[in-house]
Amino acid sequence: MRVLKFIIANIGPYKKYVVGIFLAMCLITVDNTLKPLLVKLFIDIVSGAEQGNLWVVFTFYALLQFMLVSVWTMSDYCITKYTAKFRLNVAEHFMTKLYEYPYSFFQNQLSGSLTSKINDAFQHLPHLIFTIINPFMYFILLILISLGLLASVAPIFALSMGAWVFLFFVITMVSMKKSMRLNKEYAEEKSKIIGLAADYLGNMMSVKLFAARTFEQGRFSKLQKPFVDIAEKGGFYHTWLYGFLGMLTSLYALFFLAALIFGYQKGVVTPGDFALVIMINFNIINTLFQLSHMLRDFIANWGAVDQAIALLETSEITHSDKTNATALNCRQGKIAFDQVKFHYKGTEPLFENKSIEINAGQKVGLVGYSGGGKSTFVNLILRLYDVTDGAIVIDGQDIRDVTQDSLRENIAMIPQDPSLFHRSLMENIRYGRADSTDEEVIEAAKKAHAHEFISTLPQGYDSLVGERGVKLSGGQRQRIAIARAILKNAPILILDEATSQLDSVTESLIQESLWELMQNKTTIVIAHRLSTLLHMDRILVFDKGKINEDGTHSELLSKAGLYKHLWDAQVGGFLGDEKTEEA
Ligand SMILES: Nc1ncnc2c1ncn2[C@@H]1O[C@H](COP(=O)(O)OP(=O)(O)OP(=O)(O)O)[C@@H](O)[C@H]1O
Repeated sequence: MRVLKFIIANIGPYKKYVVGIFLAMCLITVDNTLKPLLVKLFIDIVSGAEQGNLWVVFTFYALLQFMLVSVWTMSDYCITKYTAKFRLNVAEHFMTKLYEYPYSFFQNQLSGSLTSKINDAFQHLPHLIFTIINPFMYFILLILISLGLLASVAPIFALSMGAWVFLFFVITMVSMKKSMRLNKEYAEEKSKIIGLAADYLGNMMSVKLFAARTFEQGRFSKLQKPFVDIAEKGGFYHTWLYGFLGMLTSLYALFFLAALIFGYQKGVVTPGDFALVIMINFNIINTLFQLSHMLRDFIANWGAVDQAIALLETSEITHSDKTNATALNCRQGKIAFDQVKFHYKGTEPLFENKSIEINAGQKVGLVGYSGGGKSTFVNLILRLYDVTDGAIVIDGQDIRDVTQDSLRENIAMIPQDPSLFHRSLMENIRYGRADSTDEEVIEAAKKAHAHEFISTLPQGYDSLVGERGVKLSGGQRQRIAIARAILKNAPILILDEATSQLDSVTESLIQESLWELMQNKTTIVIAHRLSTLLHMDRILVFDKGKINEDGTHSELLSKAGLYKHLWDAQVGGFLGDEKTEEA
């Protein structure tokens, strides 16, 4: 039922076209059912069974013919008018709705599989509406008018056709439930295959590096069996169903023909009646057969659309904005964790009763072993995940009480491995602030030392960067992300290994711009290269979700704890004397 609900909720602006198609269909049906009546009149007049003027009948026939052409044109016009716009509406609806989903939802889904589902809705929904209006409505009207016409010849004809259509309808309805289930399963398996293909293509570099084609083929083969099984199960089910219905239809047609011959021999059926009943019967049988096959497509489309729309009803939404959420008023940028507990779904607790304050304008470095919880700490501030208990408060406002858009508008984040859109560099940088001018974008790029490499590209700022920015080096992508953050100029700044992929010379050049950017901002810097944190006001040392040490660089060195241990390892391992002296 959710498919119908979705259609009703979204068809609003296109109602007039749908009504247009519906009216056209009614007229086409009237035309198709009245023509056999005119043919009967022709035959009865020609054979002398009835008196009448052939030209009067001809005029009616001609009128019907012109009406038919006009309404087909009207129907085509309405279909063209609504299909593309409705499709866009559907895609937009999905994109808007999915934006509200938590970040964890996208971590658990293959983007290819999601795209496949959206594509199903995009492709099939207009067809679905068309099928409901066109063949189904056509069939209902056809049956009603035909029953009336048959009753005018002999009530028994109308009765037997009514009984047969009823039987056909019952069998179809009974089989539909199973059919829908099979088609839903088929659509689900199909989306897994497309998801896998997208994952494979998206990771082509790893596949090649590990010469893993055979391994990937193995994974693909594992999905083949369930896919083929369900496809065959559905296919054979319909084959038997249509075979059975075909047999019933043939019996019915033969019964009618025999009854007509019998009536004609008895003199109760005129030649015109004979033609009328045969034409109506052919009409109904043809339509029913087309309909039963269309029903199969209809059910397949329905299944695909249903599982796409199921996406919109997933129960995973755990942190959409509260109805009374206000915009974050970030006056100073003070961040406080108040008794925060957090664990990822199905994993051990990472943070337990974490309470910590980061004052407005403070520059805080986060260090610690890999997996210690540094990224999780900033992801919680960004509300990519909700805390399990406790609260995160920015300038006195619980971040669950403010809109997520306003929260993230006040935070500029430079991630470790920024992913870019397959759009021009200009557009990618402008993502930091949509209303910035070209000059402002270029200015930000200069500060991020991205301008140097951008100006050497043949198309400069108009160059496209490939999917997720694959045509740029890691360091170049980082510089674009830094330019975005410079442009955004938000009161809270988070750098997650923001310069880890840059060479030392470029890094030291950028440090100046970053330092400038950090002024008067609350800044959190995650870094494994501890030398980048020397000038932080404070350093938090993470170990298995706990903050074990908290202090300035020199305070922590004097403690001889984990920080000192990390520093010594790094100074001994990677840094030269120069850095040690600097420390
Ligand atoms: N989406 C997730 N689902 C489940 N567990 C996760 C998820 N993201 C991270 N974790 C786990 O949470 C723990 C902390 O990870 P986190 O990324 O915060 O560490 P980190 O200190 O930033 O590590 P690194 O320095 O390597 O970036 C790790 O054990 C990690 O496996």
